Amino acid sequence: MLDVHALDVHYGSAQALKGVSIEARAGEVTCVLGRNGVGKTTLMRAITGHLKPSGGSIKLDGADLAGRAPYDRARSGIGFVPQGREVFPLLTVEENLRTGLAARPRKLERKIPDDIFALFPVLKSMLGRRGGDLSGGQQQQLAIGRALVTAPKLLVLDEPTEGIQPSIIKDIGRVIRLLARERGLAVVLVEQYFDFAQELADRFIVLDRGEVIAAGDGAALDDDIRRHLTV
Ligand SMILES: Nc1ncnc2c1ncn2[C@@H]1O[C@H](COP(=O)(O)OP(=O)(O)OP(=O)(O)O)[C@@H](O)[C@H]1O
Repeated sequence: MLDVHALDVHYGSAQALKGVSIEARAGEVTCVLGRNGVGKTTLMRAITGHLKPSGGSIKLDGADLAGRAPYDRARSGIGFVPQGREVFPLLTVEENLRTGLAARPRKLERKIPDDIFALFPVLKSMLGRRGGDLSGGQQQQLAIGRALVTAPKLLVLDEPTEGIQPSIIKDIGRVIRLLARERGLAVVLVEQYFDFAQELADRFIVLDRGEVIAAGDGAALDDDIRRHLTV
């Protein structure tokens, strides 16, 4: 599904990613782990088209995404839940969800699909509330719901558990698992919360100073890696 190969990204003369490769397969959760500032968000923003790489390639189902704008990538099936959620605070929940409609494939109805409310019932009861009046956890659910409105085949989530209370983290974990296992989405999940990643990961990579320093199956996410992330 997603194939990132030997990706380099620079901010001016500083190199934030050095030859990073990662694959994400349909029906699987691929976790990107690493401490603060190692390049996780940079990698996500390169995949979604918000940052231009200086080398390497990003392919979705074999098609090279080079030069394609974020909206075009959204149209091609990349759903993005950015770090910090980026919910529109003055728009209502419904209006926030509707912003995803423009990127929905043409063959699908231009309507917020009901299954989003089955995944996140709280959104249904808050349709008329402003995004900015929701709790952090509710905003995170809204951000995921908004990405799902675009009917993605690849869902990219950047630290969805950041600053969220445990009961909502559980709900979000359940939804991520369901999206991968039952709906066959490829999920790329950036996480600093090790236990959450360990529970969900089919595969993982660990970044350090812009490079992949470990990669493997979810089963290989062990205490050595946990220690590496915390020290
Ligand atoms: N817009 C920018 N201009 C210059 N340097 C940047 C910019 N954004 C990030 N960086 C630098 O690039 C490196 C990687 O940052 P990035 O945000 O990708 O890390 P991260 O792993 O996502 O961190 P966090 O967990 O804190 O979100 C850091 O050294 C950061 O200071």
